[in-house]
Amino acid sequence: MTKERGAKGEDDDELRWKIGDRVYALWAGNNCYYVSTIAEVNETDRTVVVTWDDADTSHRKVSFDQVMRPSDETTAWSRSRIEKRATVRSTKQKGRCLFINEACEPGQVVFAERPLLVALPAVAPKLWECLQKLHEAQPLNLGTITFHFAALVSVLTLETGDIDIIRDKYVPEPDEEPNEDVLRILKVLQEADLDGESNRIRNLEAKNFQRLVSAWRYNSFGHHKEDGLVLYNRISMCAHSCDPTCCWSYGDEDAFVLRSRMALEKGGELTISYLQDEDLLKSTGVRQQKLQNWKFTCMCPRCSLKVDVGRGIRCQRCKVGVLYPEVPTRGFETCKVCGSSPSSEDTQMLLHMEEEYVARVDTLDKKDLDDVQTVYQAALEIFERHWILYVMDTILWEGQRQKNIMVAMEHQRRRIDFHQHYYFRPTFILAWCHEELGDCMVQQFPSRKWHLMQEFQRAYQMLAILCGTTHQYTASPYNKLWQVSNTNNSAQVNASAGSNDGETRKPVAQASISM
Ligand SMILES: C[S@@+](CC[C@H](N)C(=O)[O-])C[C@H]1O[C@@H](n2cnc3c(N)ncnc32)[C@H](O)[C@@H]1O
Repeated sequence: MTKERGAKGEDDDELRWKIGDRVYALWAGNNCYYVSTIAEVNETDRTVVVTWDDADTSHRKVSFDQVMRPSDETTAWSRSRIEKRATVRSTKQKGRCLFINEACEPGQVVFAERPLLVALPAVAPKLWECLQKLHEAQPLNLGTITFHFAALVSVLTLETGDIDIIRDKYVPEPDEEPNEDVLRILKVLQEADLDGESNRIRNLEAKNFQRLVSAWRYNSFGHHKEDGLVLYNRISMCAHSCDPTCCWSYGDEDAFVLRSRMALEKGGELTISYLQDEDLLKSTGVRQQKLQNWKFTCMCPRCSLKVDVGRGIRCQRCKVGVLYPEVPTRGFETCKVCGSSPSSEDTQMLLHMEEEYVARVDTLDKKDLDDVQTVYQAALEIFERHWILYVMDTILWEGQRQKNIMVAMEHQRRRIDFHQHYYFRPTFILAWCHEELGDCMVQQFPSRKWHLMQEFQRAYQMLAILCGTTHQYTASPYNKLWQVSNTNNSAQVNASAGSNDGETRKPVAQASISM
């Protein structure tokens, strides 16, 4: 973390601190930045005395170059600033998409957008309760009340201009007739006692309601803390990719902080993943199937690859080579070791066996580790570098972690290998795999300092890209890295230092560590 990144203004070289300024200051106890208030300014020796927010009384004197303004990385940007950064353009295949107006480094904030609306139960509690009762009496077809609730909250709380913005969001069928749930809800709400919440709803036309429900369904995000939804304006123009150019995290007041996951060139497309990280490690077919929720066939670069290298099958002849299926032909590549390729009969048999294993893995009971182990062992006879092995490695890593750490570590290594083979980009999964492996190494091999540092360093670098250096997630491996590099006995490293669990003092950023 350099001074410039979090400091006052990007073109403001000379920092002028004054008493009462809220700042991030470096606490010499662990080299991390914490929130504090300036209590004294000493221009002569260029230091300040700070009051830490948690009232800690140590290391209060901090030099100017170790103080920074709270970062604007987590605060929503103005609309005009976002518009300078990103442009919406219509494309033939994906409709409106988002493009970057200037080059970006990996991890750089592309923009941070405030929500158009956050639809949480507390915004309209009576309405929420009413919909819940209705859903309990007869479940809504969408399986949740959140979309209908959010549509109604939009009508209740937003001005016409903002409602029009929501109506303009992507829906598969803009002229869709109101379905039975929409009609049922409107009927019930006509008679419901909703206090001040009812007037606007009584005038709502069924077709308009349907359109708003669909707009929320296809464009919103689940709230990260509560049972509710959030909708953003610019972000909802972002297309999906199974190799997304961007990643995101939540900032202050539910701001959507969009970061570049890789170096972006001016004019490049901004994409995010509509799928969770773990689904990005599944086969093209499974990803495509999941994306049917948004009713489109993904045309991203990964989905367009002819060979799916996440579905490796061991060559049945030489047992050494790995064969990958060619997606369009449903045949297999030639073995790179013995040069054979399965006959069409064998191909059918292998594909059928694969389908059966996928179904079996889907129904595994995570608690029944013996059964998982048996399926895993049998699958290893047939598959190699296959996503179902990754799924079982994950179950076995989690299940064995408290029981047999050495076995667990082996599964964790296999998870990392597969992730790097199939999808080698920073993801939260990969970062945490490294951090967790580092935690195990601390217990098992505390003297392998180089190895511990490598695991924590990788986790730290990836998380810095994914959610920035001021994020709590990033502070966790950083703290461990700092402790390993500053202690002779790595066994003293506190595995939970800086992590979310139970720590009250949360660092906001870190100083760089020289390796
Ligand atoms: C949240 S909207 C994105 C904005 C939308 N393109 C628009 O014009 O308003 C999601 C829709 O965009 C399209 N889309 C997004 N990513 C796509 C992709 N990778 N391949 C094909 N269509 C995609 C699909 O129609 C999808 O349902």
